[in-house]
Parts: sequence; structure tokens; C-alpha cells
Amino acid sequence: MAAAGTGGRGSYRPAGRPHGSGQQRGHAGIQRRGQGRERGSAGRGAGQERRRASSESAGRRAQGGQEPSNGHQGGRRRRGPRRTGADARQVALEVLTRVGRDGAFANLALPPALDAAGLDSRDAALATALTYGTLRLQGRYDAIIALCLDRPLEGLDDVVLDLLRLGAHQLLGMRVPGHAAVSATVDLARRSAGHGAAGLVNAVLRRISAKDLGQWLAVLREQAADEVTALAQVESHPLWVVKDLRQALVAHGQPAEELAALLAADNADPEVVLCARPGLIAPERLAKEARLATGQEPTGGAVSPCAVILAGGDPGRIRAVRDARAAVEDEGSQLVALMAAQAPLEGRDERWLDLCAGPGGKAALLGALAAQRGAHLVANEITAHRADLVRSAVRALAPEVVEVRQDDGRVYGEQEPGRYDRVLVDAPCSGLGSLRRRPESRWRRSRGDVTELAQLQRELLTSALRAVRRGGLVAYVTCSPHALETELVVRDVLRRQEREGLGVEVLHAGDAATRIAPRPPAGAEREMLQLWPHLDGTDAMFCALLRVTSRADR
Ligand SMILES: C[S@@+](CC[C@H](N)C(=O)[O-])C[C@H]1O[C@@H](n2cnc3c(N)ncnc32)[C@H](O)[C@@H]1O
Repeated sequence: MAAAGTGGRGSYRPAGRPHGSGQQRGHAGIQRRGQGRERGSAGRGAGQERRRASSESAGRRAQGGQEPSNGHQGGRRRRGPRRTGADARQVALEVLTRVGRDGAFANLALPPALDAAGLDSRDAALATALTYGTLRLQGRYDAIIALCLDRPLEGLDDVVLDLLRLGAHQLLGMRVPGHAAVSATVDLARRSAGHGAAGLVNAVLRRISAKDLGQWLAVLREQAADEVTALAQVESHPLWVVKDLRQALVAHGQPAEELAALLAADNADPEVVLCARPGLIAPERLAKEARLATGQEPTGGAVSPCAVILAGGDPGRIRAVRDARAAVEDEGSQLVALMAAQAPLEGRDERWLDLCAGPGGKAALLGALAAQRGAHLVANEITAHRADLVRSAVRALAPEVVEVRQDDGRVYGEQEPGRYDRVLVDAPCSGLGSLRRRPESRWRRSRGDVTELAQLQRELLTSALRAVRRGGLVAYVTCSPHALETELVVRDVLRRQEREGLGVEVLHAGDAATRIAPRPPAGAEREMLQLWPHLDGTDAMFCALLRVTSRADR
């Protein structure tokens, strides 16, 4: 369903197969996402196709016909007696409250809430669509709700505001009939906030239901002070994020006019993307297991040869995922890990380091490749909990292949100078490139986080460059396209390190990506690679490949 669908039945090219060999064998019989897409402009078509597919699937899900494409609830079996949609709304409200009041993460708070409510798969799908959609689009809904209130929005009780957002999402973001959306939400308001609140919710939702989404968006555009404010409201992003993403597009060579498409892509449900870990399971085999376990028809990846993509379904039902031969992992993350492992270096290629490894998706992919190539990976993570997640992620690999350590990555340059052949720095970052996966995160970040993280990123990259030997390779990666966290960090660190006698060659990451990716990413002509959700269908991952050519001290 989510395949770009411009080609016929595609084939699956296994990892490491030379790109453009023209020998694509069809043994898996799964269609590749973005089939027939050309570099650059046509990629836009693929992104648009996916967005359309996503909004169509959201509509179907709203009717309870399908689980959400983030998928973790899909196929949920009924536990106990069949409940009604009222429970789904109740669960969504509970999770919104936990996210807003306790700082919970929706993807962690929702599964136990669904389990506790014992919803069947249809209502679990409704609760999930309600929760994720409401969180993502709350900026848009708040702007509309404010126009329907005769008092300031800020004065509302949190629970009343969440009820109004939930109601607005049913009316404007899902195909729930107007009267059902209003009456179900008013009932919920009565039960959870009392009669007074129910009256207010009723009045506001009736005003909202007087216009459809297109009409409301036209009102927002008309009333906004300027174009950027209008985009922030219509596409539901904080104003500073809109401004900084615009700057990011331009900094990475994309036209500023793509901003609206980028923001819209952040609001789409991401598909369930699986990574078949090389040597542990072939993508074709994973596709077969996924099809059997979820009933969904998988497609191959557009930018990662290890990717198997499902429009929905619960990945926890797939045996290979349960035993860590495969995992849920964004295609962009897969691609940059493959680039880190495959970029050319000179000489020995045995000692690999993943400096910031938690929760371990890339470490497991690197570990699988290390096992095939006789290398050893040190997977380092500063926090104990996330180091445990790394241990779990690599559990399918032989214990001697990956050593998990819990250290501050900043000490490696001093403590093990020149020891490693390859180092991945997947730096802690603002996460502005993965907003579609973390529906609440856009509302939690501030510009201050970006500047604070940029300092840590510099220190980690500096440590990595010192920990790698002459001729060795450092891949610097973020899941943010923000200019301050990407090229500026790299250029700044290289300038300083050169002053201290370190010679570094910047390898062409776009070419490296093209050698690996089934379809070249949209920005593949650039030296430092920036992926984009609206162009590549991935998170907005950044990757710079740096080869150390000389070291003054060692
Ligand atoms: C972007 S995440 C890495 C994602 C990971 N590579 C994966 O693919 O699953 C960044 C990680 O760096 C860790 N981190 C933060 N500061 C660190 C430091 N000083 N040294 C090492 N790790 C650090 C964070 O706890 C977080 O788990």
C-alpha cells in the first residue's frame, strides 16, 4: 500500500550488492519502495506518494479498519470482553495526560495503557491514531480552538484542553462523523472532568465542526501575521522549529520552498521499517516472516538494502524481531550505519567503535557486519539503562564480536588514542529529524537544547578523531538536519584539529550512500549527506565521513 508504486513487481538486492549492476534478482518478489524513482526531483514524487498513502491509511484507521503504521499495536488480540470506542478515547486521554503532565513518551506510555484497557485490535488502532495524531497536530488544533473560545486558551484546565484537542482531531484529522466525534468526546468530558467541562467541550466542538479542515486552514493562513507563523500553525510545529528547519534546508542545498513539504512529512504516520541484520537473516527471509506474521505485504527499502517495510502491523509478532536478528529501524539510520561500515579506509579494518551506541540499532547492524568481516566492535553508551538496551540489541551476535561498555565517549580520545580503525559518532542531538516518530518531541525541545548539544557533539567528534588511527575513518551522524548540529560541528572541529596537527580528508558521503542505496538519496550530490523525510521517506539523518590522513602526535 505504501509503495511508491511507479514500477512493476520489484526485486530485492541484498546488502553489499554493487549498485547499478543491473542484476536485480527477483527472488524475494517484494516491491521496492520508490521503484523507478530517479535521483533528486523524482524523489519528491515518492515522498508525496507516501504522504498520500499515509493519510489514506489514517482515514481507514479512523474507521477502525487498520492499525496505525507505527504499528506497535497492530494485530493485538482481544483480551477479555469486547469494549467500545469510548474506551479507546479514554485510553487516548489518559496517555495525553501522562505525556503532558508527567513528561511521558507516548510510544512508551501507550502500549501498557492499551493492555490495561484490554482493547481489541480495532479499538487499539483507534486509540493509537487518536493519541499520535492529537499529539502531532496539537499546534494546529490549539490555533483553531483558540478561535472558538471566548477566553484565553492558556486559562483552560489541562484535561479540558486535551479533550478539545482529541475532539478536534476526530473532527478534522480523522473520518469520524461529526456528531459521533462531538457526542463521544462530550461523554468522555463528563466522566473525566464533570458537567461544566462537558458543556464547554460541547460548545467549542460544535463551533469547530461548523467548518471542515480546508476551511479552518484557510482561516489560519489568513489570520497569521506572516507566512512562517501560518506554516507553524497549519503544519503544527513550534515557530522556532519552522525557522530552523527552513535554515537547515538552505544550509544543505535544498530550496526553502520545500519547507511546507518537510513539515507535512513530519505529520505523516511513519511506516514500520525493519532492518534485516546481515548474516543473521536475509531481507527476503524477513519479508516472508513479516508477511506471515502480520498479513501485510512488505516492500523493499528505497535507501537501505537491508530494509523491509510494512504499512502497519505489530513487529513484535515477527520471530526474527523477537530474537534480534532483525529490528525496527528507520531506513536512514540503516543507511548511515552501512556507510560507516563500508566507507573506504587504508590498512587494517578490525577495530570498530560505536561511541554513542544506545539503544543499539546501529550497533547491532555494525556488529552483524563486523562478524562477517572478522572485526570487533566496542559499543559504548554513557547511561546504564541504554547500555542494557545495547546488550539486548546485540544478543543474536556471538559474544566475542561486540563488547558493550558504559563510558563517557569523550574519554576515548585521551584513553585510547589512535586505537580504532572505524568510529561511528551517532551524536546525541535535538532529534529534529525524527519528529514523525516521536509525536510529542517537537513540543519539548527548545533552541537552547540545540546550542547546548552542539558543544557535546564537538567534544564527542574530537574524541573520535583522536581515537582513530592514521588512515582510519570517523562517521559523524545526527538524526537532526539542524545546521548547528551538522556541518557546522564538523567544519568547526576539523578547523581546530587541523591547528593541532590532525589531517582529515572529507570523503564524499553522497557517493558513499549512492554505492549502497538501492536508489540514490535526493541530496547525494553533496559531500556531506543529508536525508529528508519529504524526499527520501527517511528520518532526516546527517552523515559526514572523515578519514584521518595524518596525526602530529602518534
Ligand atoms: C542518537 S543516540 C544514539 C542512537 C544509537 N546509535 C542507535 O542507533 O540506537 C545518542 C546516544 O548517545 C548517548 N550519549 C550522550 N552523551 C554521551 C557521551 N558523553 N558519551 C557516550 N554516549 C553519550 C545517549 O545516551 C544516547 O543513547
